[in-house]
Amino acid sequence: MFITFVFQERDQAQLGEVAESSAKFQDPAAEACVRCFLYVSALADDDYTTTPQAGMNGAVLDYSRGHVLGGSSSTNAMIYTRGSSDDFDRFTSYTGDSGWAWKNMLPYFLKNEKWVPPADNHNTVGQFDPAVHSKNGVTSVSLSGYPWPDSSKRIIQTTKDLPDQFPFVLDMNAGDNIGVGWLQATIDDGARSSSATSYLGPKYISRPNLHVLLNAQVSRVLPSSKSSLHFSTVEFSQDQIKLHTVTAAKEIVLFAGSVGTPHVLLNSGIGNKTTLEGLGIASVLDLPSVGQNFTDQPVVSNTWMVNSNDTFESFTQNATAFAEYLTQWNDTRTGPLVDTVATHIAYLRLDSNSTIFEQFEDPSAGPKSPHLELSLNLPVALPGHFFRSTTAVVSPASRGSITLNTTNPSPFNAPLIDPALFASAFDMFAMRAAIRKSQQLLSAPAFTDYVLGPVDALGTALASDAALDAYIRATAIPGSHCVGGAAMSPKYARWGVVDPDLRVKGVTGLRIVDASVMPFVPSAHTMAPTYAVAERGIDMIKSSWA
Ligand SMILES: Cc1cc2nc3c(=O)[nH]c(=O)nc-3n(C[C@H](O)[C@H](O)[C@H](O)COP(=O)(O)OP(=O)(O)OC[C@H]3O[C@@H](n4cnc5c(N)ncnc54)[C@H](O)[C@@H]3O)c2cc1C
Repeated sequence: MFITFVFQERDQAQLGEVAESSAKFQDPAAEACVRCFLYVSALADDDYTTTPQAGMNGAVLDYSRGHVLGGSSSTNAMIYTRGSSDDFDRFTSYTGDSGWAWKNMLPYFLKNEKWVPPADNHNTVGQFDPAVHSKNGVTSVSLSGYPWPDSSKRIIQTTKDLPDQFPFVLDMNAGDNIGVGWLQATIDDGARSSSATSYLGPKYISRPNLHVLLNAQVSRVLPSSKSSLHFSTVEFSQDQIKLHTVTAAKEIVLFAGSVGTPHVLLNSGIGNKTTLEGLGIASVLDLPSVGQNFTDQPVVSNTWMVNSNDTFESFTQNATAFAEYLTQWNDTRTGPLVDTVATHIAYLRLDSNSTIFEQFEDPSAGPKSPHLELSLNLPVALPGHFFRSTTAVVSPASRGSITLNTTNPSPFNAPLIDPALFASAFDMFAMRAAIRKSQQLLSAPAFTDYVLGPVDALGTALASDAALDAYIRATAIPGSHCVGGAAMSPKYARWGVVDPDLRVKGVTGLRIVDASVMPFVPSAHTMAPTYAVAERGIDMIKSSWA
């Protein structure tokens, strides 16, 4: 979602919203989850690319962000992970605000979540911990409704055969996510649950005090006068030519996401004074941290050929089977299209004796925070049958930036997005370990006679560290789990972008409530942490104006 501005009218708090929707997203089958992610999401994406990535042989990579009502929650892979208690406790030790600690954030996760049965209504005992979930929120969360029995049973068996390497975790959303567990996803009755279907769903969208403006791009936020540091006006355009303004009686809340929020701030003259003035932008507030500390999780897809027909490729590579499954999905909301693209996740830590810790301080938040993630059982766009493990460095040490386009810093030009993938050698070490862990998992007894061997480049890459590095540099992509470009810091700290109450430092009338405020990326996919940040942000806004 784009920008929200809160204002007061006849003693009633009004929430207005400037948002955008893409007509391209109106595919009749877009709600079928797997299909939606595989085929439709790209159509509703911003056309962003990264700057040349030094850690990736100079490659310029696609950088995915949802450009549609609901933002990236409408285009993402729907994987529901909260992160570890250490991740949120670190927010507290970093900012000095105990409200960000896990025990105080858990109620916000629960306020957001509506736990629902999986599409196939199977018995879920032993697949999650009901004690850490809520049925009363707005974002639906469920377990897999089509859990690919052949590979799933082998994954779970491996947690029994090799518990030291791959311990079973009953629920990776209980605060300690280390281990291998069943994937939870924002899916309800086989269809995506996003912020567009939940917070902007039928129950709320017709509220008289909520206005959603489609196809509108915010260019700047403006102070109430030239000499003022009180922000009250949002400038936007629906055709990138004619500018409009709206004025907030109370405060502006910016939630344009980890790329959009720093971009709007910089366009507004909030950022590094010297750099902005060098681009011809009048500095309103010298806040050098804007756009810095941008953090993402690098991802590599690793594929093994398998001896089974019970895989995603049974329909992703077969148009007839796909059409049949789509009819099944339309008629009964059952079959493989009810799910997202993985069935399990392994969250693992590097060995504490690992040599890398002689050179690098551990970038993870603590012993309950993994360094590595293996998303297991993803589809592959090749003829044949495969097992894919998508590996990610979930506690990366690299830091990148969002800056303005130096040749033409127009608000309507994309910013320079630099996730700085593998800028730190720690991340390369961790990615190597994650890929080797995947190979170890697939060499477990439960996979005997199932795995035929790694596909193409992976086979040779596994032979040496140097070959693996080359494979990683040639194939990694940004994980789209970016945070940090408008990071929180302690109140009164001169660094950082927002105070722990999410108000922009040094000004009044402007708050940020999105993923960009997180100072560290949680060891997780970032949607659930963003929902929890937003729920706390809502409480902060309400209590400010009560
Ligand atoms: C392809 C992809 C897959 C992902 N998969 C997962 C997953 O499976 N699980 C998970 O937990 N997380 C996933 N994520 C990450 C997750 O979706 C994000 O962390 C989360 O959506 C962040 O929320 P946000 O509100 O900060 O930003 P966003 O959801 O990106 O929303 C920002 C919105 O603001 C709009 N905007 C930007 N600039 C402007 C402007 N100037 N004016 C008006 N509007 C503007 C954007 O178009 C967008 O609609 C994925 C992300 C992507 C892109």
